[in-house]
Amino acid sequence: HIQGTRWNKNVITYSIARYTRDLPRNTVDSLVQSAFSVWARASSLTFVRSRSRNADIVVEFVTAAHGDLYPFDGPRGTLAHAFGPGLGVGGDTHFDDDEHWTAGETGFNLFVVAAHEFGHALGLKHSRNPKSLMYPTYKPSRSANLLSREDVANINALY
Ligand SMILES: COc1ccc(S(=O)(=O)[C@H](CC(=O)O)C(F)F)cc1
Ligand SMILES: [Zn+2]
Ligand SMILES: [Zn+2]
Repeated sequence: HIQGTRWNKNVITYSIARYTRDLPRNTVDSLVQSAFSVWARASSLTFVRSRSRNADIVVEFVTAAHGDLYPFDGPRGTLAHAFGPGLGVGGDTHFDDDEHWTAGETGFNLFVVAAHEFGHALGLKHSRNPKSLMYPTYKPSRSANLLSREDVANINALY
């Protein structure tokens, strides 16, 4: 992915351009907002929702080939991806809508996956610590405090 190192501002805008039919829109809105607030609480970053596709981070649910070089793969496998910080596609976060997105323990939990992806959208790489949110494999049962000490240290080393 096009990896910038970091955003050069502390107020980062996001918009939700396309939704999944797995969940009500306002549920998607609140899970996305909660996933951003995980990072906001651990850092000096602020996330502001905008209605424009010119937001820094454009969030959308898409399937298969969807206009970038990283087509999704149907159910399971890749769940989502995010571009690192930068102009244009930088920061944009795509969720594979061939997955079953949920707010609970079944399917794939949108809050957990989004929080991980937004880590990438902020410039974080994967962690080798299984306790970290930035560990590369999905685990449904995560406690409320999603971030490990390592995640908090890494976001604060960057911003
Ligand atoms: C905990 O959050 C995630 C774990 C694993 C994934 S993933 O299996 O889609 C991963 C993509 C990623 O690490 O962002 C894989 F390489 F495709 C996404 C979110
Ligand atoms: Zn994509
Ligand atoms: Zn990842």
